[in-house]
Amino acid sequence: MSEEVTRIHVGGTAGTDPYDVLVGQRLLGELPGLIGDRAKRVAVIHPEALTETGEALRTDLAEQGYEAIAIQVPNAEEAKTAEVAAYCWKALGQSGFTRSDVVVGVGGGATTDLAGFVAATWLRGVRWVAVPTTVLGMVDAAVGGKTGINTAEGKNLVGAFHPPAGVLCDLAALESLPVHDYVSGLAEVIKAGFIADPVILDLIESDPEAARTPAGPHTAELIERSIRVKADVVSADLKESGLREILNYGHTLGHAIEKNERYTWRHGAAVAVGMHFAAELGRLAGRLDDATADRHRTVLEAVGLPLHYRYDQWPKLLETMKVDKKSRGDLLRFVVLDGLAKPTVLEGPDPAVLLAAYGEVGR
Ligand SMILES: NC(=O)c1ccc[n+]([C@@H]2O[C@H](COP(=O)([O-])OP(=O)(O)OC[C@H]3O[C@@H](n4cnc5c(N)ncnc54)[C@H](O)[C@@H]3O)[C@@H](O)[C@H]2O)c1
Ligand SMILES: O=C(O)C(=O)C[C@@H](O)[C@H](O)[C@H](O)COP(=O)(O)O
Ligand SMILES: [Zn+2]
Repeated sequence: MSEEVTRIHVGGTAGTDPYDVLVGQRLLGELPGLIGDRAKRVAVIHPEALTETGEALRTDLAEQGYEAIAIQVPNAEEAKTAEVAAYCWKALGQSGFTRSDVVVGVGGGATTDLAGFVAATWLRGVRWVAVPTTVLGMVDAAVGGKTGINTAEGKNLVGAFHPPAGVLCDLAALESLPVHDYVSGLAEVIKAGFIADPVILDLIESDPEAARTPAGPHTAELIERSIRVKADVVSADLKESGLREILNYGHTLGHAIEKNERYTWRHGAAVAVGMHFAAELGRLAGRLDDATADRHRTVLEAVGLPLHYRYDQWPKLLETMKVDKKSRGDLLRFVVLDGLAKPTVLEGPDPAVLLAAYGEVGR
């Protein structure tokens, strides 16, 4: 066992197995234990940016006796397509991958979403392990079993709930992450602060500049606190029948912006704008106090996340939001706050209130 490893438990619900999220340094020694001795083959799915890491992992696993293949996929959202999933299926088919074999997804949230989806769909579901290498991947994407790909019509429209067998968050991986990507992940950290754990906000506000780098004094605590928020929620409601919707705070508008930008924006940046919108919506709907709504602007801005998007795009964004996964029939539904750490769902808001909230966001 590696030193100073934090282990966060995710309970098994809906007939799935429980698993742990490990946070620390040099955790890859844990991988064979998670892969298990029933597996003969392992497929390491990694993005182009992590070619060396993917190859090193493949070599390690081969040395341990597995038939290991590396499957390189494009960086970021370009990997979350049906074509790339089909490319991975082909690689699994050609290597004779069976139900006892294991997929390892190494990379950011886009890669682990894809790798988990490939694992969920291959032979109707094989075991997979997530090795997230971005802040966002560690605190959110790799935990909770939502896997999937995008289509031209919308974000994550095709997918499956398929929890990993384990999640290894090696904090050393964050050192090579470009600052733009590091900061994008802070949007989900800040989300966890607003919906459940305000200490996260206090820690970031105490030194926002330091929060932007892996060398900051609170890095491990911010990551662990955010993972605990996610782990608690998905342990109670894996399949999003209720509580899990709170994790979608800021995502209704965020996903519409991502689609409008043809998935060229980082997810975290879009979610930051979406949280600003959700805060204004909560305020204008009479739910959220001014101070908490204003705090969204100050904390997001302090770490360098965007608050605004194009005003003239509102009609298109509204159309996309109508088919958000939280919508039911013609009923638009948004996660808003009744107060700090008091998330709730606002159903069918008055269109004038929606437009007024966007009036604060649009430029
Ligand atoms: N499944 C979920 O519950 C869930 C939760 C939140 C977000 N997501 C998804 O996660 C995705 C966003 O993830 P992300 O922010 O990690 O972005 P990303 O996966 O697109 O990664 C950003 C970039 O960093 C590169 N990269 C990754 N790790 C690196 C490292 N250590 N060093 C250098 N470069 C590295 C990637 O190749 C990519 O180019 C979105 O698709 C979003 O929908 C899923
Ligand atoms: O885990 C969840 O549930 C979330 O909503 C977390 C989000 O941060 C994440 O972006 C998720 O992929 C969004 O899911 P979707 O169902 O709205 O596509
Ligand atoms: Zn998200």
